[in-house]
Amino acid sequence: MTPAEQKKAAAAKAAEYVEDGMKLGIGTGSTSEEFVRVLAERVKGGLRVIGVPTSERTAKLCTELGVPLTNLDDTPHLDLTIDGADEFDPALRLIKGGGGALLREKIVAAASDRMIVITDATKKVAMLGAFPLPIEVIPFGSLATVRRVAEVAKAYGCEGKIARRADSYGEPFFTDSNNFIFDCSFGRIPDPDGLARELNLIPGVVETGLFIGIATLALVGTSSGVDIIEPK
Ligand SMILES: O=C[C@H](O)[C@H](O)[C@H](O)COP(=O)(O)O
Repeated sequence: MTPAEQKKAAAAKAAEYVEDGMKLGIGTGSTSEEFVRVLAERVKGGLRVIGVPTSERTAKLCTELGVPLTNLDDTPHLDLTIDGADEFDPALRLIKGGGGALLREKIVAAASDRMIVITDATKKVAMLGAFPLPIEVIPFGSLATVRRVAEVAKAYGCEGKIARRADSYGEPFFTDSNNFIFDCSFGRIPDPDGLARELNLIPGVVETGLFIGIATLALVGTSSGVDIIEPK
């Protein structure tokens, strides 16, 4: 299977974990969009679920396809979140935020009893960090914040280019919460737990794309099927 087919296969498998009456967190990105398509078919067939989308983009697709939506104010406790990832390691620690949705994704996953990650096989790594780590930062004083990010990262063995994300016109990219994203090309992150903890203490850092201890299962499309991976 190609990576695109692997994403579809993982998304289809994830739909098997959805039960009637569930309150769902619904992720962002190309793999999550495949999941929304499968979920919408099941909803057409009579499945009753309600979802909290993790981005405006996902909300739009769910609305177009007829997946009923709510929000965390009305539904603060969810049964299950299904979302993609940019990288995962054997402990199911993740890098997320390639699509800029990391903040809402983490809030929604944290409000859920379980989080199932759906990916293609290319996302599996022995050590996180080949994918640039997205960090969401308040625009006010962002360069001062990022200077501190670089210092903290260095103390955790991480160095590399840190670049403010731009949109396709070269203008600053703004998240759904109107913040900047800085992508940190560290190459390797030897201590993701420590780095995540310390980065979150920096004033101006809203959230990082490191998801630690959140994912409970990964469904990974491979060349021959879907691997079911539990955290080691
Ligand atoms: O902000 C975006 C999300 O974290 C996505 O879940 C992540 O980037 C994976 O996206 P895709 O499924 O398109 O590879």
